[in-house]
Amino acid sequence: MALSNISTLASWIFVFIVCTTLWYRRRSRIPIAHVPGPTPESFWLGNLRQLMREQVGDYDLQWQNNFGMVVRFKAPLGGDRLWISDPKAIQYILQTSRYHFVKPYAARFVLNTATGKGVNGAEGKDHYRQRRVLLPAFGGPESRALRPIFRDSAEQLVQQFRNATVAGDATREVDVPVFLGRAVLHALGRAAFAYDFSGIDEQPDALAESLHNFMALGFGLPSDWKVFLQGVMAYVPPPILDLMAYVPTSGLTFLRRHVRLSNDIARILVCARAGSADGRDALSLIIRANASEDESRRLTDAELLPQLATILGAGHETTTNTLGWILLELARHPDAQKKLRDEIRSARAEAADVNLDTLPYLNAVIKETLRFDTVVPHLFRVSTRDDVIPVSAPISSPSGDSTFELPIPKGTQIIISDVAYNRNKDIWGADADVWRPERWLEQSDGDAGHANTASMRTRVGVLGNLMSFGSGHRACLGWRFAMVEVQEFTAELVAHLRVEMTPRAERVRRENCLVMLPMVEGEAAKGNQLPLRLSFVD
Ligand code: HEM
Repeated sequence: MALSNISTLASWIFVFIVCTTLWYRRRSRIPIAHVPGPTPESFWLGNLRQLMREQVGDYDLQWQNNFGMVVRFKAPLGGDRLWISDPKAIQYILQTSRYHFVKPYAARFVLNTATGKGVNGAEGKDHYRQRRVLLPAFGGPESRALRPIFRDSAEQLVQQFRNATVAGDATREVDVPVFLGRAVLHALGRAAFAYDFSGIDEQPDALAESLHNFMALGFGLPSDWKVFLQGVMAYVPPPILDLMAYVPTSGLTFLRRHVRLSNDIARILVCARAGSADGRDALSLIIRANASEDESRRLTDAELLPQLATILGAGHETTTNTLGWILLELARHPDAQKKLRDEIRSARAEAADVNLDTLPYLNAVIKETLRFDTVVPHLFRVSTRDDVIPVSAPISSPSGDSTFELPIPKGTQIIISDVAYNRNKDIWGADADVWRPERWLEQSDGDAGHANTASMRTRVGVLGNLMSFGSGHRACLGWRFAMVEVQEFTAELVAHLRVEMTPRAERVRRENCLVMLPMVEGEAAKGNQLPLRLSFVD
């Protein structure tokens, strides 16, 4: 059969499967059509384009204001989905129900293709077992022990900035993510794997090269066609999705090469530790934790290697961009920047080795940026059974009564909006839309929430009740590691450098590339950019 006939046949089979699945779902549904929500943009795209293409948070905050914390929106081809920022519902979905709400298969397909079959894409017993082996490597003491590595990488980064600025004027516009990305990779490589992804100031090696702009190239600014495809992937049965992994598109070929490169390095690193994994890096700790006699508590070789790509995928752009947003907020708020610099410098004047956990304003700035600039804006889940979700604020039932429970059918696709939760005025106060670190210093319990009802005080996140690191049995594995790293980098940068806005920085947009990246309006083709003016204060 000619190639064109095969692809026509494949397209028809695809359309048939999607239509049959949609028809079956409509017939067997517990209705959620009564849940209020926005009008779809079109039958083909529903409301999905608004969440994926517009600036992060624009539609989330609009929906939260107009319809509340539980919203029904349309997927491509008219399917109903839920969008949730309600703390009680989030707690139920991510903590109480555990594996009854899983990552949708399409999301796992993307994760497995992008990073290999590591903990991020695993589910159920496999996920539980993998996480149990990995967790001890990312505890509080283990992460704090890595401080000298992060500090050293931060010092090298400052030196890089010094070279970049002194080479021209004393004050120069610098595209910050290029430098931050390399430095964070350098630190991550040494702290997590005792591996040097080439020096910060050297040519990046192949894997470092492939990580540069990974999220922007892979997931940024999708065309309408890509939005449509991502929407209907939810209707495609898993075996057919698995076959798609072999389709030779440029995007998938890039991802496959990336996973191959990282698995090659992982193989070398694991072999090098055979018999003597006594380092303090995360990989050595994982290998030691994986030495259990009981096979049911171990990772297989096929599971161990992809953890490198998983940790790089989960830990690199999230941390790089959190640091980028911190610098942008400090450039926008010079008074806060000065206050932070004063705090760091006076602590350093008193002690050579400052415990950064004890600097209140530094930690307030970091938490406030994690809240205000939520780098992972959405989490994706699907219900594996008919269920009833509890909610904090009453919603209408199909009969029109007010209720605190929302019945949903098995297979309901849900987007949890971390970005809307982190800006909810009922939780964070009337000024939730303002970046104000002081809010964290006004509460004695370490939270900045001004929740006005008991149900809004529901505990969800792992840090300060934020949703920035997710929640429950899939919450960010590396959050303590990330916090130590962000503390060390922020302290070192702010102690030495003044950051100021530039005309191009005023045009920075918050683009949704699964991770929220800064891009300059009109220059999206250049990917992640944050052009700030840097000058030295020492
Ligand atoms: C500021 C930086 C970071 C942010 C904002 C962040 C955020 C998140 C979020 C929101 C999730 C939950 C995803 C979900 O539930 O679907 C997650 C998962 C994860 N993160 Fe992070 N992360 C950061 C840094 C890191 C670092 C540095 C590492 C490793 C060194 C890491 C490793 C992971 C892993 C392995 C998972 C998957 C956990 C699982 O599925 O059980 N993250 N992260």
